[in-house]
Amino acid sequence: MTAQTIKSKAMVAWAAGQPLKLETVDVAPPKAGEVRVKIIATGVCHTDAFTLSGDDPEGIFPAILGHEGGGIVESIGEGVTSVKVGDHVIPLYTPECGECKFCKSGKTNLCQKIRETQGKGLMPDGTSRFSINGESIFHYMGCSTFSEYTVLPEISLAKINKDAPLEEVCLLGCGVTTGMGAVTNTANVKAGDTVAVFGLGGIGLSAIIGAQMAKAGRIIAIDINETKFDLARKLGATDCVNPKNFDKPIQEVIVEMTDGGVDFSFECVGNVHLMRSALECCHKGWGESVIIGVAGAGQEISTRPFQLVTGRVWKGSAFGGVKGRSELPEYVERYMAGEFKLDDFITHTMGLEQVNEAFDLMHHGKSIRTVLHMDK
Ligand SMILES: NC(=O)c1ccc[n+]([C@@H]2O[C@H](COP(=O)([O-])OP(=O)(O)OC[C@H]3O[C@@H](n4cnc5c(N)ncnc54)[C@H](O)[C@@H]3O)[C@@H](O)[C@H]2O)c1
Ligand SMILES: [Zn+2]
Ligand SMILES: [Zn+2]
Repeated sequence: MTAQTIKSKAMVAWAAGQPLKLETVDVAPPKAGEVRVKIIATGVCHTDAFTLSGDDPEGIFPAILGHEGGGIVESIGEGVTSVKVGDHVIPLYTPECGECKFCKSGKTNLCQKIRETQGKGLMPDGTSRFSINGESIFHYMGCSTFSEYTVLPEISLAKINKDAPLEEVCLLGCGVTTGMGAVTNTANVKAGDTVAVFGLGGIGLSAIIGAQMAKAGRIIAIDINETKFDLARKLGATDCVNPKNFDKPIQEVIVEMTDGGVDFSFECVGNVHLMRSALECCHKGWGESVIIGVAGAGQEISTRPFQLVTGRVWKGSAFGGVKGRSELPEYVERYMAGEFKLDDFITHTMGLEQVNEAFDLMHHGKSIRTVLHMDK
């Protein structure tokens, strides 16, 4: 039987800076190479808030935001072979086609196959599957998980173990994988290394888990909100530092604390001044700083070139360098095997309709991750 258009509740972002609004959206059936997914749960990431704020150059409205989901395949389009109805999946904002120059390089997870249309809020054929009374609504990051039903290209789905609780492993769709992957893939932290993590939201705390699993010797957690320190310590931070408690730049404080600087630092905030601090707290000769945070449109980073001449390295990481289809299912297995926990991150659970509350909690520093359950 061919799939029909279905009605779906969704929280729609009509314009930048406006609260999301509950709507009933028409979700068209998946076209060739596409899959319609029933979302079970979705995390709320700072990147959603960033796009909603209007600071994101790629932010297009009206759109259905959300990119940290877990769901079940509801129907498949023509030619889809890698997933079937009933499979459990995690949507990927970084797809993996396996055939583009980027995928074939073996050097990056940044598949470019559908980059152009995804950036425009459209499916690969240049159209949207979402509409309200015939008016088209844009997709977001190729995922749009703030909707009961969504449509994704087949190459944007990681098929995962059906036993994994989607209400928890949805966090592997962005935050947790991003932080852990940046530590293990992008930086390759080794036993005994000294690590500094700037910003203790979902991303930074996941970087701490990654550093702890890599057996880093010292893990310095930095945030201006000290309520984050307890969890940071629980996850493995050895030192917690609030830059506001010092009357000198935080990089100087860390260089002094570590006899010359850290082996690796991670910027998990999206603040260009902090990115500089993160670079400059690295050890001369070998220290590497990884930028994970997303800065506002038009902002630039700066440092004295001598910082790099003398051996510090500046890098960046998207989705932790993880190739979604071939590597993400393994993260789910590692979670299932008890290698790391996700419930520590989930400070709040609520229904989809309450997503604006979830943004408020995030902006007030009261949540790590809120997970929205579609059936709540
Ligand atoms: N590169 C990627 O693939 C990727 C993926 C997901 C998120 N991100 C980005 O990562 C960043 C963090 O996301 P999140 O969901 O963890 O956000 P979050 O809002 O939950 O956490 C940010 C933390 O930074 C702290 N902070 C703010 N200003 C600070 C300062 N000046 N010094 C120290 N700490 C400060 C806040 O108190 C908070 O604890 C965002 O910019 C987000 O867009 C990047
Ligand atoms: Zn995210
Ligand atoms: Zn590709």
